[in-house]
Amino acid sequence: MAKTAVITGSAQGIGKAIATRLGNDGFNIVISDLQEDKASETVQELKDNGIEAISIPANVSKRDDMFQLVEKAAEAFGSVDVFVNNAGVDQVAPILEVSEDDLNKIFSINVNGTVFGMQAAAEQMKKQGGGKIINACSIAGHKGFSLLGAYSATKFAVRGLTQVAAQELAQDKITVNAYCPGVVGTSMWERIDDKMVDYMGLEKGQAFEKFTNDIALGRSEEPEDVAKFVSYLASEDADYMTGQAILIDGGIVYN
Ligand SMILES: NC(=O)C1=CN([C@@H]2O[C@H](COP(=O)(O)OP(=O)(O)OC[C@H]3O[C@@H](n4cnc5c(N)ncnc54)[C@H](O)[C@@H]3O)[C@@H](O)[C@H]2O)C=CC1
Ligand SMILES: CC(=O)C(C)=O
Repeated sequence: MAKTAVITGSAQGIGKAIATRLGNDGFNIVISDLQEDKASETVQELKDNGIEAISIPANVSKRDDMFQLVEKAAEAFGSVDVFVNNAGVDQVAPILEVSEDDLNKIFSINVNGTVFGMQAAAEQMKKQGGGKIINACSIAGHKGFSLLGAYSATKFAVRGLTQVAAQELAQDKITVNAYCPGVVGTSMWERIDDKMVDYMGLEKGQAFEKFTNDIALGRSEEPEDVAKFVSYLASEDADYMTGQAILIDGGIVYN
């Protein structure tokens, strides 16, 4: 029987590339996102390419949504073998200007959402005798970048949560790892660039260019570059790996 992968925030961007890659690897795919229409379009694209896929809308910042997502996915396909906590949002501002609402919003999605996703996935995976949880971190979870303070705090939190969950869930044969991309030209970076250039007094596109100039491999990252690595994390080749938050950034941060 084919294994099943659930990917949050997968209507577009990195999540969509992960869903496409895992679908091509032979997984049944559950697309989950707040953007229901876009999610349905993504499902149709996957199906047109011979991938078994459905959409189950969910808001990662709501714990009940995450439990219902896993329950419905398991009902539809019989199991949840891989759960990718990919959904995330950005926030650009100097630390001295970050508001209480800004902090609550970004933590509710990037941190609470990751916790709720891991809780829901682990409950199902324990019943099945194991599984793989994969979290979205970032270069900003390894290094602080100016104007990304709140975002960076959430991604350092994801790294910590990945390490703790890996230890707590190992006895249930559940591995927990994270991917840490660099500068990927999705809608997230369009938003980051728009806000950064205002703060930095630059022209549109120049913040993205400035970050890209620091990449050793000389180009920005494609969502598919991330998806290839997640394909490995989701595979049996990664069975002996847990608690890791691995940089896949073309050479920006070294550690
Ligand atoms: N784009 C980049 O350069 C990098 C992105 N990342 C991380 O990768 C992940 C994906 O990022 P991108 O594809 O670039 O972003 P994106 O903004 O293109 O896509 C994010 C998706 O998440 C969905 N989403 C947002 N809030 C949600 C919620 N509460 N519940 C369910 N879905 C929600 C959005 O509707 C969207 O479809 C994020 O966790 C991000 O922090 C990490 C490093 C670099
Ligand atoms: C969006 C993101 O994680 C960075 C630092 O590029």
